[in-house]
Amino acid sequence: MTLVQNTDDTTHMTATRPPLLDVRGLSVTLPTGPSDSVHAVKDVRLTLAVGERVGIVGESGSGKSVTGRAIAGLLPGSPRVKVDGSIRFDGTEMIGAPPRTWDAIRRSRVSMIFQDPLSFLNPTMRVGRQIREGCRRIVGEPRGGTEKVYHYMTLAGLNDVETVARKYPFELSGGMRQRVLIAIALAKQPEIIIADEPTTALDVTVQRLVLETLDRSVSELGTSLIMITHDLAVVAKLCERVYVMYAGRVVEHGLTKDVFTNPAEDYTRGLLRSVRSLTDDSDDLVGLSSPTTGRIG
Ligand SMILES: Nc1ncnc2c1ncn2[C@@H]1O[C@H](COP(=O)(O)OP(=O)(O)OP(=O)(O)O)[C@@H](O)[C@H]1O
Repeated sequence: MTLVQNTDDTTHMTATRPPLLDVRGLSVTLPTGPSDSVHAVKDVRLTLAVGERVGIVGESGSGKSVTGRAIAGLLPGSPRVKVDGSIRFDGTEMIGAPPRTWDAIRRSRVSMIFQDPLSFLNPTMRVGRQIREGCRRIVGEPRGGTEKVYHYMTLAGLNDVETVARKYPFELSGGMRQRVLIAIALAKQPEIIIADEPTTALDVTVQRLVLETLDRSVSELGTSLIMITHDLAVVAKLCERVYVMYAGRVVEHGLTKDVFTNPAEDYTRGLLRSVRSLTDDSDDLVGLSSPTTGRIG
């Protein structure tokens, strides 16, 4: 297999508008033992325009999550974690930026939604308060009034918001906890949401509902989305462009419909074949109706 990195990643951008996020030559090495490390991400190039949705797909261990966490500044804080290359938000270089610059980005510009809401939510705090604390500070406005909290809960597809806001995370179902996480992510009014396997832990029907909610809410707010997933059908449904990762590298990227209908790389063809062997009839992934039938890895 040839590992091809397309260096001209500008086809989706207009000449006048630079990307909101511009990642170049991203490389991440993580310690795996006292004297061992793994080069998890290698020379990754990725861009995201305002309001755009891109998917990152690839088999387990290909570097999808580490790429997402690097972009969100959420890699483990150890001097043995090495991040090189360039991550620019709106032109501001983040690699090597001081912690307060990263804090500002995470507070109001980038939200991350994880697979396991329980590891993110505070078990001892009612969910309404957690959403209120996530609300973006806007000068001259109260931080997170009750109405605002209910607004984001509703946007995230939660019903009976007054009751749910008073619950603790353990009192909610997995699907509701994931919606609370989406509400917290939206409450920051971020420019970018990075969703890392946001529905993997949920059952099939709830997966679909949560994905529809995410789809609708980011559309309503004009938020850009990076969807990290094993599930090619989710990307086919939600994302205009897709990056395919293998062994830490982007091996192929482009418009989702082009990559999925006419892949340039053997690796991508293999991924698509593995999905088709799981689905009965489809040789047209873009046409898959269920977002839960295209898993790989
Ligand atoms: N905190 C960590 N410390 C050490 N190594 C890590 C850490 N997180 C990930 N890795 C390693 O980095 C590589 C890329 O992992 P990553 O989680 O990004 O893969 P992935 O494509 O997201 O896989 P999955 O789909 O299974 O989540 C793997 O070799 C993994 O074992």
